[in-house]
Amino acid sequence: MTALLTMKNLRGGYGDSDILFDLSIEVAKGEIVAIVGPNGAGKSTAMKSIFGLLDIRAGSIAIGETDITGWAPNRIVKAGICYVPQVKNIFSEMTVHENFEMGAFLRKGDYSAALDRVYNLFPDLRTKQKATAGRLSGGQRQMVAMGRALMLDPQVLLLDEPTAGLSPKYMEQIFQISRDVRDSGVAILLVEQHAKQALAFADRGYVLAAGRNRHEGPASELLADRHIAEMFLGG
Ligand SMILES: Nc1ncnc2c1ncn2[C@@H]1O[C@H](COP(=O)(O)OP(=O)(O)OP(=O)(O)O)[C@@H](O)[C@H]1O
Repeated sequence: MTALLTMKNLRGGYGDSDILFDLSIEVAKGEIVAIVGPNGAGKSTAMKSIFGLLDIRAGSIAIGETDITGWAPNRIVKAGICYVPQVKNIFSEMTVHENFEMGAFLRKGDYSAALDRVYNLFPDLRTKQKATAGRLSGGQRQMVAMGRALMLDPQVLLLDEPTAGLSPKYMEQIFQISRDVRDSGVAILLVEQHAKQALAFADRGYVLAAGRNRHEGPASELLADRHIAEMFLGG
């Protein structure tokens, strides 16, 4: 596997306290990789570390051959990584269309092709272009957040708990759209509380506990492992 995103032996945290210890994660082009694990394992922190939101004490993060360790988020975006946080991930008072336009703010020149691609991925939103984003359903708001991030044509999309609080119907829809995004050439790394469902749809997975790697491998193998299921996936 040739990695597109490589986190190697990362140690870091917030302020003086370390949360991640010797953590290594890889994502290849054309992959959906899920990070699962117990509450407080450091899943969201791992995601934030990739996007330059953490104090990194040791280790490295690279996209392709470019070392981005310690870079600020605006530079990381330009390097090809976009991040959809779990909360506050849309401009609630703006329309769907304006959210997508905001997503394109770093692009130079015409972004109509990117807009068209995003509306093709989220056909439900094409008919809601003028709707105020904050008044949409939870699933639709998540789609706005993903679409906004995709306006920059990232190589890697980071999704922090994209299905949190969603009905099973919307969860399945978000997973299906994520597959379409992957198939369009964007690698996806996501954090999920719904560990079993996430491993059932991802290509590979990482099980984190106490800020460390515990298990990794093809998602189907992690899901089929009884020990992992009992220890980390709720039986
Ligand atoms: N901004 C912050 N400042 C200080 N400590 C934080 C901050 N955010 C998270 N932490 C701490 O980092 C640890 C890991 O939290 P994190 O949110 O990464 O875990 P998680 O695996 O995503 O958990 P969950 O599944 O509950 O969302 C926790 O002990 C948490 O209290």
